[in-house]
Amino acid sequence: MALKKTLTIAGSDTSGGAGMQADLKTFQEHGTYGMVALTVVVTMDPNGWTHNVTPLPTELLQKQINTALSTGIDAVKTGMLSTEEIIRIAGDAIAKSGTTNVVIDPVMVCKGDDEVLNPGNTDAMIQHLLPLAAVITPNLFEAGQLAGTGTPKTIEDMKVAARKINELGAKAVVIKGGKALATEKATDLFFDGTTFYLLESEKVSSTYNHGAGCTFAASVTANLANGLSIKEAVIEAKEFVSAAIAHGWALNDYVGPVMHGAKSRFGAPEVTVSEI
Ligand SMILES: Nc1ncnc2c1ncn2[C@@H]1O[C@H](COP(=O)(O)OP(=O)(O)O)[C@@H](O)[C@H]1O
Ligand SMILES: Cc1ncc(COP(=O)(O)O)c(C=O)c1O
Ligand SMILES: [Mg+2]
Repeated sequence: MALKKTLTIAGSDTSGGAGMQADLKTFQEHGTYGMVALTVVVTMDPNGWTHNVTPLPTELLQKQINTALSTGIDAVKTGMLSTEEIIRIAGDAIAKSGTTNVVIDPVMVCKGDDEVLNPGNTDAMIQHLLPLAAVITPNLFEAGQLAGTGTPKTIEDMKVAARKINELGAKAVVIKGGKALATEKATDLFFDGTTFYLLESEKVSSTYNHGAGCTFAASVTANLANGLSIKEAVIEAKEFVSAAIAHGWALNDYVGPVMHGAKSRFGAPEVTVSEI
C-alpha cells in the first residue's frame, strides 16, 4: 500500500520533543510516510539546558533535499532554518517540489530560550517562504515579527497581524495564542484569507508543552497530504496537539515534551471553532 509522502525541512532537537523528531512522530501518527532534510542540530547543555544550534553544511542540506524531492512528495513543512542561506535553499526546494501543500512554521525562538535565532531571518522568510505557504503557523512573537506590528496581545491585534501576513503571500494563517495569550482557553486565530475563526481548547496549566508548535504544524502538513481541506487540517491539528499537551510529561528536570501519540491512545480534548 502506498503512503502519502511528507517531508520536513527542519532541525534536530536532540531531546526528541520538537524539531524533526516531533515532525516524524506526528507524520507517523497520521499514517503518512515521513522524510527529513536536516538543517541544524540542536544540543543542550546537561547542566542548565541552554540550547546550542549547529548548522549543517548547506551542500549536505541540498543533497538531502534532492534525495527527498526525487521521490515525489505530497506535502512539505519547514521548521528551524537558522540562516538566510538555509531559508533561501528551502524556498527554492519548495518551489521545485511540485506540491502546493506547503506548511511554514516560522521558528524564531525555542521555548525556554529567549535568544532569537537571527533577526535577519525574518526578511528572508518574507521573501522566500511566505509566498509559497498554504498555511503559516507563527506563535505570537513570530507573528509580530513577520507582520511588523510587535507581539499581538489581544485577538484584535492577532487579526491585524494575520491579515498583514496573508497580504505578504501566505494563503492561510494560524496565529497560536497558546499559553501566552491572556484568555481563559488556549486560543488560536485561523484566517483563511476571507474569514477569521477562533480555535479554542482547554488551557493546560503544566509547562510540559515543548514541541507543541512543531507537532501542530506537522499535523497540518500530514492532513493536507491526506487530502483534507486547509480548514479541516487545522482543526484536526488543534485536536492532535491539545491531546499531546494534555499528556505532556517531564523528560528531566529541565524540559517537558508533549506526548505526540496521545490522541490515538487517549482521544482528544474538545476543540471549539467559531467564526469571528
Ligand atoms: N498550555 C497549553 N494548553 C493548551 N494548549 C496549548 C498550551 N500551550 C500551547 N498550546 C497550543 O499548542 C499549539 C502550539 O502553540 P505554541 O505552544 O504557542 O507554539 P510554539 O511551540 O511554536 O511556541 C497551539 O495550538 C496552542 O494553542
Ligand atoms: C530543532 C528545533 N526546531 C524547532 C523548535 C521549536 O519548538 P516548539 O515546537 O516548542 O516551538 C525547537 C525547540 O527546541 C528545536 O530544537
Ligand atoms: Mg514554534
